[in-house]
Amino acid sequence: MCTAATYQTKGFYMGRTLDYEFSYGDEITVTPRNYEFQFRHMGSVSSHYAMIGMAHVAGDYPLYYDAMNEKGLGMAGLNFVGNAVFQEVDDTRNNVAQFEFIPWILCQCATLEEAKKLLSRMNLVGTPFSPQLPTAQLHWLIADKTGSLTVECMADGLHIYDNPVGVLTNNPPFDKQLFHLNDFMHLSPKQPENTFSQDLNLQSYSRGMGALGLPGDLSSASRFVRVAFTKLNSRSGNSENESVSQFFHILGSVDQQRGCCEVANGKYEITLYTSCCSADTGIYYYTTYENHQLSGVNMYRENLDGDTLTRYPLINGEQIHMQN
Ligand SMILES: C[C@H](CCC(=O)NCCS(=O)(=O)O)[C@H]1CC[C@H]2[C@@H]3[C@H](O)C[C@@H]4C[C@H](O)CC[C@]4(C)[C@H]3C[C@H](O)[C@]12C
Repeated sequence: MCTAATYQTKGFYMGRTLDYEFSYGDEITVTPRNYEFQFRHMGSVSSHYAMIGMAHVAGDYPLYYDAMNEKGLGMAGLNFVGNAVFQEVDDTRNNVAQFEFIPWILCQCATLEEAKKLLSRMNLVGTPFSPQLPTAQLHWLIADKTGSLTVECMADGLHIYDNPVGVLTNNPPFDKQLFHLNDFMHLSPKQPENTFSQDLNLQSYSRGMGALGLPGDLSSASRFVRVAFTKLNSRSGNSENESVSQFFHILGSVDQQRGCCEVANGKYEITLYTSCCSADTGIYYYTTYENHQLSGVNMYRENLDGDTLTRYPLINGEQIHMQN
């Protein structure tokens, strides 16, 4: 399971949890403006917006899981297993392979509006990266400070939904996730009033009872509701540090601990990393399962006019700040 979310204070932030039972070998990867992207069906683009994000780099190619470009447009890919069906190559449209979807959008679009235009001409195809790295079944969140979109390619075609929540998890399809929120419209951060019956003397005996019924399990449908409630009721200061700190608390509401989600005998899905990218500062902040301290990579400290990738391996292992 995975969860992606946006957060708006004075700045714009976007990030995700990546939950899985193993790592593909992830690195924070900066792609500078002159790195040549060779698209499988669309030729090459050698001058474009720079981007930073989490990627598995295979043969010098950044296979991004989530990233943000220098204009503050972000994208994240999350599992959509059993529902993702990619399109056939169609010579009348822009054919983009699933593994190059993030660079395709982020290298050309400065805004969500521009992304919408590019999406209207796009065909998302299942061309695999390599026999060792076959096509992943994903759906995507695309966002900037003006809003969010969900992109889902299914047996009945490409769906592009406005996403008023700014949150994405996994199955079921996004329209069902959004509809499911109707079931929780009574939840509130305020203490509840007794509307059950005037004949009974019912009372709030604990703080937090306004959100009784918020699902607590790790299923993607429950995480969608939980992170939506947490995000939409979040309050924080406007500074970068206050916003980033709050963002990690929002995604902390769907953190996955080893042992609670068994995916095979003795194998457990865990939150391998949690990320938050800041549109204003170009910093990609992250924690890993083994390292709760925030680490960061600032894209503007790299030569963004270069043509080679810069890669930072994840810092793992707890960094404990001893005070005595
Ligand atoms: C496994 C990751 C998604 C995690 C997730 O959503 N878990 C939920 C589990 S469940 O459904 O709810 O069961 C996805 C997100 C991005 C994916 C990677 C990116 O798409 C980039 C390439 C794409 C290649 O086709 C396959 C390797 C790969 C390197 C992908 C491996 C894997 O599928 C990743 C890492």
